[in-house]
This record gives sequence, structure tokens and C-alpha cells, in this order.
Amino acid sequence: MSNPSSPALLSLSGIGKTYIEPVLAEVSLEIRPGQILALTGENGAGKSTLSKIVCGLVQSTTGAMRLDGQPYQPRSRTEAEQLGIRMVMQELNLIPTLSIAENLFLNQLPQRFGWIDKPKLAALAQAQMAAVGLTDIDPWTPVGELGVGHQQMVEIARNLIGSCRLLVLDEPTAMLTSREVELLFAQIARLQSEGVAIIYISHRLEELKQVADRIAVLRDGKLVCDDMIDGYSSDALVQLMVGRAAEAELDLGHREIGAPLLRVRNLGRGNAVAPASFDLRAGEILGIAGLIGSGRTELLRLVFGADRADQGEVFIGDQAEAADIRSPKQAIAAGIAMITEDRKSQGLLLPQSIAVNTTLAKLGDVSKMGLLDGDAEATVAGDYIKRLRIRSRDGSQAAGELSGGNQQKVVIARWLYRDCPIMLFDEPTRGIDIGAKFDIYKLMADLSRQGKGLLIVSSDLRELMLICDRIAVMSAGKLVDTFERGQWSQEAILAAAFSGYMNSPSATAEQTA
Ligand SMILES: Nc1ncnc2c1ncn2[C@@H]1O[C@H](COP(=O)(O)OP(=O)(O)OP(=O)(O)O)[C@@H](O)[C@H]1O
Repeated sequence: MSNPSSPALLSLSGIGKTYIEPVLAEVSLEIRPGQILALTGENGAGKSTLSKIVCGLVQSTTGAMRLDGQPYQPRSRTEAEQLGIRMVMQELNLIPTLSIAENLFLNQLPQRFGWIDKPKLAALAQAQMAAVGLTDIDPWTPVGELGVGHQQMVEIARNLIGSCRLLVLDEPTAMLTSREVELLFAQIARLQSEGVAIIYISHRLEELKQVADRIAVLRDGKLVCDDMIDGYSSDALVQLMVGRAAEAELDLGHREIGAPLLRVRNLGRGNAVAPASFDLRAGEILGIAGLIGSGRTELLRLVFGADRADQGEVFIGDQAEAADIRSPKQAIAAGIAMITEDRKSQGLLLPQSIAVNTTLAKLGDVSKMGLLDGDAEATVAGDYIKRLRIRSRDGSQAAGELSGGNQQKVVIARWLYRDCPIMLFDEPTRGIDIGAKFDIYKLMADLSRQGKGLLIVSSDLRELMLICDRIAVMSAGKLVDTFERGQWSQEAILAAAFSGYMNSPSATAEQTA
């Protein structure tokens, strides 16, 4: 815990940022050595912008900062880093083909007689990796071969090299298993005891209380709370974030579950997915739970043709013949959409407008006689902006100018507009704020009422238990069990999720319950 009477490490006064419109206004904050400041707020509230100003990636329009009482105005990330102000961003910044060791010490590879001193590099890397609990991994492993969780730990380890006085962590646990989260928290506690200050950005409110001393809440670019975190319930924080009470319940309404839209039979691929069979029915929301690395995403990718199955078949509707799905293009033609949380692989065209990004897949519908009808495009975009509460000026704003969570909503809008009867969602609400999550759940309920079938992979078990009619559980690449609504419990689902690993001591992944 930091000493409240110690002088501020960093102080912000009246920080504002205007792009075309103001996105931050009059933010004044102080952070002391060894203090952990949780920063939260809705998607687009200005959290990343504020952190980027602190870390030199973006310059403020108004206001001033002081570091150790001295004027601090970093003009680049490097300048901030040299002063010990570091940031781990939402999008990782590692080179997949290089090893962990090389990624860690890219700018300062130890040399001997003009060559890279490999033994020394390995030793330095191992020490750095140990600091974030990566003790059982070879430092020469290419980063691209690591799971996202481990990649994130490498990124954090890299930022701890040298003198780190303030570390900004932007959504650090979004891709971590709960064991990795524990490691991260232990690491944060260690840093805190060494006097490092931390700004911890997250939408996971329970986590904030676990890790932070102070809480700062941004709403529409303004600081609406800056206080010690004790005494703030999650509900109170949501109210501060969104300016209204949290929604406690979701009414899925009455839905008819009809005939199968998708029949998957013995679909498998090597060791990743053992032959799996299930049906997805019209109007049904089917969840897939399981530990990270249990084959959930891999199964979706097989159904979508993103990876080639080496056995099994997929049938659409009541067709007697198996569908010929060897690529996502063929899956889409067969009426299957897949929405992942990876905005990069979803091909969001960042310089293009929200309107173009939303309508891209169905340009015919917003064209007249072969020409794009700007008004029609704007109407479609306007509709989704409203339904998904995409924080933006209007449909003409470039997707690249939106906050991470709002970019994710544009990806969802694109697929909703595409209107496929079978929709596969992989971690649809990761990085999305609590209020917007409920908008997305309601939208999913609407889709199911229209008779679509939804297959949802999520690491958030509460989310699945809230929205699904059935939950299938994968463990170590196998579909091990399926629970009907009303018959499941968190314990039973978790037990199933762990069952495949019982004999494997290397089972480290965990579902966030
Ligand atoms: N380069 C830019 N040009 C114009 N507007 C921008 C730019 N970068 C960010 N914005 C706007 O600033 C606002 C704040 O975005 P920011 O990324 O800081 O939000 P956030 O709170 O981090 O959101 P999230 O939780 O989704 O990550 C958003 O409305 C966004 O559209």
C-alpha cells in the first residue's frame, strides 16, 4: 500500500484532448509511488486516450503534467519510457517469429565479439520471465507459438526491464487464464512493494477491488470519481460509469426452439479437437464452455472452414448431404457467420467509415443501379450505431478513430447486417463494458427470436449461464458434456471442464468462473 502522505509521482491537471470533438476534459489526478489506481469507464469514455497522453503516445490539447514535481510533457513513447513511464497496450506488440528472449531484449541484445551473446541473452531472459512467473518455458520459443496469455506475460515482462516507475496496464487480464491472473496480481503486488505506481484499466469490476487502492471513473471524457476504492460496490461503480443503475436481470423472453439448423457429426482435427457431434437448433443459443486451450475456438473454426477438419461432417438444415465447407467463404455462402474478438483478423478497414465497414459484406443492399447509395448506407449505419450504442460522431467516422470496444461493436454490426441464420461467436463481449454487454445480450436474444441459431464460446461462465439455452463443455479437446438450462450449476460445468485434465499435471489453463 502506498503512503498517502508521500509526494505525487505523477500529477495531471486539467488534461483535455480534442480530436474533432472533445474526448477528454479537465481531468486532474495524482498518483503516488506504490499506488495502484484502477481506471474504469464505458467503451470510449477516454481511458486509453488518457493513458496514451501519460505515456507520450498522444499529446493533450489542454492541461499539464508533472513528474516528481517537474514539468512532464513526453513527446513520444520512447521519451516517456526513458523516464520510467511504461504501458502495456490492449493490442500486443510482439514479433511472432522471434523468440521470447529476442522480443524481450530487442533493443539491447547483449553482444560478445560482435555476435549476440546467446548464453547471456538466455540468462537475462530467464530472469525477466521468472519475474512474471514464466519459469517452465524455453526462452528460445518463438512468441508466435505461445498462447495469448503467455504472450501477454512476455509483453509485461518486457515493460519491466530497466527502471519502471509507473506502469499502465490496459485490460491486462482480458486474455489471461485465472492462474495467469493470479501470477499477474502477485507480480503487481511485488511491483507495488518496490514503489512502482500502476494505472490498471479494466472493465472487470470485481478485479479492480482485488488489485487497486484507488478508483478513478471516466464518463464521457470527464472524471466522475477519484477516491479510495473501499466502500464502492460493483453496482455503485456501474452507476458512476453509465449514469444509470446496473441491469441485474436479462429477460430472454419467449422463444421457440425449432428444427436443427446445423448438425455437426464427428467433426475433428488431430489432437486439437476429438470427433465432436452436436446440433444447433433454430432459435437456440448454445454455449461452449471450457478452459482456455480446451479446443472451443478450434471447434468453431472447423465448423466455419477456417481450419480444415480431418474427419467428420457438417449438415445444414435438413439437407441429407453434408455441406462442402472448406473455407470461410463457403461457410458464409452456406449461411454461417463467425464473429471473433480479434478485430485484426476480422478485417476491419480502419481508415474506412463505420458505414462502409458495416455494409461491406452486402453492398448490393445499399446500392442503386450499381452505384453506392450513401444515404442508404448512412441509414443502415445509424441504425446499428443506435442499437449497439456505438460511441461515434456518426456513421461517417473512421473505424480507426473508435475506441477498442466500439471497434468490436462495428465488427458485430457487420455480421448482424449480413444476416446469416447460423452465427458463431467467439468471446463476443471481451473488452466490452458492462452496459454494452447487456445491449449485446439483448441483441442475441432478438436474433434467436428471429429463428437464428447462435453458438457462443465464452470464458465468462456467468455470461453463458445468463444467455444460453444449453451449454456444451469442452475439456482437453473433447466435447465432454452438455447441460440444459435449469439443470446446470457452475460447479458441475467447471467439473466437466476440468475432467479431461485430471491425469495431466500440465493442465494449467482455467476458466474464469
Ligand atoms: N485518433 C482519433 N481520432 C478521433 N477520435 C478518436 C481517436 N482516438 C480515439 N478517439 C475517440 O476518443 C474517445 C475515447 O476513446 P478511448 O480509446 O480513449 O476510450 P476507452 O475508454 O479506452 O474505450 P475502450 O473501453 O473501448 O477501450 C472515443 O470516442 C474515440 O472515438
